[in-house]
Amino acid sequence: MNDMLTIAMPKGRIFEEAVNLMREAGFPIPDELSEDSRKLIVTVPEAGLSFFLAKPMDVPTYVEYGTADLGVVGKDVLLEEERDVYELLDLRISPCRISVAGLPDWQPTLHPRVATKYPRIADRYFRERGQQVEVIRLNGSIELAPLIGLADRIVDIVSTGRTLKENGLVELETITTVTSRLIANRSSYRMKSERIDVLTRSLADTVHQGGSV
Ligand SMILES: Nc1ncnc2c1ncn2[C@@H]1O[C@H](COP(=O)(O)OP(=O)(O)OP(=O)(O)O)[C@@H](O)[C@H]1O
Ligand SMILES: O=P(O)(O)OC[C@H]1O[C@H](OP(=O)(O)OP(=O)(O)O)[C@H](O)[C@@H]1O
Repeated sequence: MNDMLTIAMPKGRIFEEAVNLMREAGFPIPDELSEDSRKLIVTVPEAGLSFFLAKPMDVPTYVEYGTADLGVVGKDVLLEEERDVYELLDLRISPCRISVAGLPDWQPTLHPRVATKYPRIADRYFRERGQQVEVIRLNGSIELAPLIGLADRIVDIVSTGRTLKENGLVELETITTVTSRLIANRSSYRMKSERIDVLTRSLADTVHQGGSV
């Protein structure tokens, strides 16, 4: 089918909320598209839709390169990856924030070290404030870094605040709030604009009716 639309879905935390919201908006998502399954691509030929499962950080890459027409991804990933894609809609799901945190008794040093999974966001944030920091990229358990002396500060996702609290860390500044977004490939958006507009509008209506929140 020529006007098959391919949608990149993020595995993990966002997946279920995104699927629920999209189903509510009328997307025919089969049960086969599930995190319990090992199947990565699920196609619904009669609806002209194909879905695939990707790591959240990779969703904008698939969309920029046109291997997916649409994608669902956190704003944190969009800010970090800086991919050339259109952001069509705030889906208002999976809310959290990106914050600077650290030990409460930390004394400022000349070139503090900042550990994070989001090196670009951290770098930009401190540069805009004229603060010289050394950013150290980690892949997870970021809260460990100040506890064991790897870094003075962290830049990480905060949701309930439980991880910070249980590790004796305090949230110092919020860099930005985060929700998941619907994104589109630039040329798909031109070539398949009618279908994409219809899908985006039905999702927008569901979001504004408070769907899945
Ligand atoms: N408490 C939270 N921690 C991390 N991400 C959250 C949280 N709450 C919502 N999110 C959203 O979920 C996305 C991350 O999902 P998830 O943790 O499943 O993926 P991941 O970062 O690739 O995880 P991992 O590397 O542990 O597999 C983020 O991009 C963010 O938009
Ligand atoms: O404020 P909270 O509700 O505690 O959530 C925030 C925590 O959740 C995420 O970690 P995740 O569980 O993805 O593990 P990771 O550290 O291995 O990335 C994030 O990096 C924080 O550590």
